[in-house]
Amino acid sequence: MTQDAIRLKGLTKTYRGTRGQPAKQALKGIDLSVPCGSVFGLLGPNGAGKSTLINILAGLVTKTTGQVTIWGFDQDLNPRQSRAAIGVMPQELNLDPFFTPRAALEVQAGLYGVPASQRRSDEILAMIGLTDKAQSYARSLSGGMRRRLLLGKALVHHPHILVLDEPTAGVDIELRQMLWNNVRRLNQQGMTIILTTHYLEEAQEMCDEIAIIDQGAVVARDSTANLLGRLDARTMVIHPEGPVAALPQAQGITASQREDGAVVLRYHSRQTSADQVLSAVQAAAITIRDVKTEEADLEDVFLALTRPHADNPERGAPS
Ligand SMILES: Nc1ncnc2c1ncn2[C@@H]1O[C@H](COP(=O)(O)OP(=O)(O)OP(=O)(O)O)[C@@H](O)[C@H]1O
Repeated sequence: MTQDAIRLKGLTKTYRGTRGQPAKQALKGIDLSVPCGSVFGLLGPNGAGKSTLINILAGLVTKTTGQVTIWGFDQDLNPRQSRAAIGVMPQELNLDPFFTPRAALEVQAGLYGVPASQRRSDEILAMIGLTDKAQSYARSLSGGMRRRLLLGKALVHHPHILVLDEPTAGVDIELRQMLWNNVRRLNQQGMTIILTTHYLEEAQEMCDEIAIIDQGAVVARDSTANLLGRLDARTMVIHPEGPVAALPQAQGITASQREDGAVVLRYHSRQTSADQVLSAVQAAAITIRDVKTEEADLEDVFLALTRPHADNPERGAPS
C-alpha cells in the first residue's frame, strides 16, 4: 500500500459556545497527510487543537467541515472501515474499574467485532507486561499498568494505524522505555504510528515526520531532519588557553564571553562558515584549548514556529 495512512482536507472544527461562551474554532482548515509506515509526530502548544484532531480521527468528535480519509476510507462514506483501521490510546485513564485486564481486552475486541478465533488477548497481555495481572481488577492496577492496558486496548482489532495521545506524560523512565520499545517494534512490523507529545526530545528521537499545529492551523510539516535543518543558528563555544584581550569581530558573528572565560560565538551557517568563525578567533589572537558547536534542536524550531510575536520570520506558510 503506497497511499497515505491518513489524509485530511480542509478539516475544520468549531465548538459551539455553551453558557454564554462564544463559539471556538479549534481547527481552521487542516490539510495534512501521514505516510504509511511512518512514525508521525503531532506537536503544538496547549490548546493548539491536537486532541480535537485526534478525537476526530478516533470518531469521538464530529468535524464541522472537511474530508477525513483513514487508510483509504472516507470517514463519512465508510465509517466502519475507517474506524477499524485505527486504534487510539487516549490520554485519560478511562478504564472500567471492575474489569480485569483480560476482560477489558476481550470486551474491546467484541466492540470491534473481532471473532473469538482472531482475538489475541494473551499475546497482547504479554506484550504490555500484564500477564501476571490478567485477572486483577483494573482498580488495583498502578497508573503505569493502566496506561499499558490502554495501549493493549488500542491494539485488539489489529489496526493499521496506532494513535498515541501524550502516551508518556507523567510516566516513569522504565514505562517510557517499554512503550517506545513496543512502538518501535509495531512500526517495524508495518504499523503507522501517530503521536502527540510535549517532550520534544522524544519527538526528535522517535518521529520521521512532524507536523506542528498552532491555533488550529498547521504551521510546519516536514521530515524531522528538514525541520531541524530549517534553523541554521549555530553556537560555537571556545575555551581559550589564557585570558582574552579582545573578543573576535567579524561580520555575521556575535561574540560574548561567559563568566567562566569561555567565548561564545553565534552565527548563521548559511551566511558564515565555521572556518570563518575560527579565522576570526585566530585574528583576535585567542589560542583554543577546547571548542564545541551546538546546533538547533526541535525545541528551538518549535519555539520559532509557535512564538506568538509578529517578528517571527520562521512562522510562514505551511510547507
Ligand atoms: N468541548 C469543547 N468545547 C469548547 N471548546 C473546546 C472543547 N474542546 C476543546 N476546546 C477548545 O478548542 C481548542 C483546542 O483544544 P484541544 O484540546 O484540541 O487542544 P490541544 O492541542 O489538544 O491542547 P492540549 O495540549 O492542552 O491538550 C482550545 O482552545 C480548547 O479550549
